[in-house]
Amino acid sequence: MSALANHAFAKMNGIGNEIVVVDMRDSTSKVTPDDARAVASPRGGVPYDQLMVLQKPRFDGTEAFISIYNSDGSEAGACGNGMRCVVRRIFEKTGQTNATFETAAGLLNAWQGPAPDLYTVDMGAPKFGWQDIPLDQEFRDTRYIELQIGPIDNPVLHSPSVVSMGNPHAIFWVDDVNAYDLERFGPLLENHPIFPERANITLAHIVDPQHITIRTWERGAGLTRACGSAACATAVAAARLKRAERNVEITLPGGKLGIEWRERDDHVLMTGTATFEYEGRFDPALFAPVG
Ligand SMILES: N[C@H](CCC[C@H](N)C(=O)O)C(=O)O
Repeated sequence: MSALANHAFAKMNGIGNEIVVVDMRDSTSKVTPDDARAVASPRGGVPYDQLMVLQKPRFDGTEAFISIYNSDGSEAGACGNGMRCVVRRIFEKTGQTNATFETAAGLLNAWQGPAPDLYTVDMGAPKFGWQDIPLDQEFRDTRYIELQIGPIDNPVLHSPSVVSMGNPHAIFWVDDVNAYDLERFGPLLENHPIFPERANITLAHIVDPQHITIRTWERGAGLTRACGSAACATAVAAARLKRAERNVEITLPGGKLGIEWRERDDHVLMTGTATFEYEGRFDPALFAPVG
């Protein structure tokens, strides 16, 4: 029987990024990719973009080790919006105003933001090396890479910036993020052979040096209303190109995030809201073997 059968969960969202939080810190059981896919089932499940599973902390001073699943069962190293949801949940239960977590991408600090409904997550330092993203071939300069989609002499999208925020991101600079069929191009780019671990695909429009609008097709989850790590990756990529300041506001379909790429230590700080929707327990029938 799955460790998730009858287990309690919280359904939340980070500016429209659909998040399920499961606290398994008192258990040694593991969640499997099959479990994660079962939870996402439209029949009796809790459809989500990311499932955040809290497990026993491995280091003193950390609250939890967090495994992050996409709705297709794959694991992600980072999820900014999901982290704010986890942070809100923990702060509300314990009265804490800051905390440290561990994810597959390393340790991460979070704290109460500048207003009561805001949470800030330190997403760590971005990486730009082609092996870090990773790409399947050497690119010395990842501010723009040679990649295009559509007719060779008149590509629809081309020359993205690529960044790792603990997960792979490609950002295509456009004039209007709504002018493209991201549902059609997203899967092709996500699975392009240049990205051996696939990638999150973002369309970004720089409104002015302090404002950027984005829309993201997420690796393993598809079109979402918000992707926090994509907002971070976009802010950093725009600053690298000297097209934006290091402190910007990003508008996503589900809301706004403040992103600061801190000069002092290269870390990217993401600030935004996190919304609680409801609590429940997983229906054990979701995890019953089929056939
Ligand atoms: N929604 C998340 C990103 C999930 C990343 C995931 N799709 C992947 O890298 O596989 C965020 O707010 O950062």
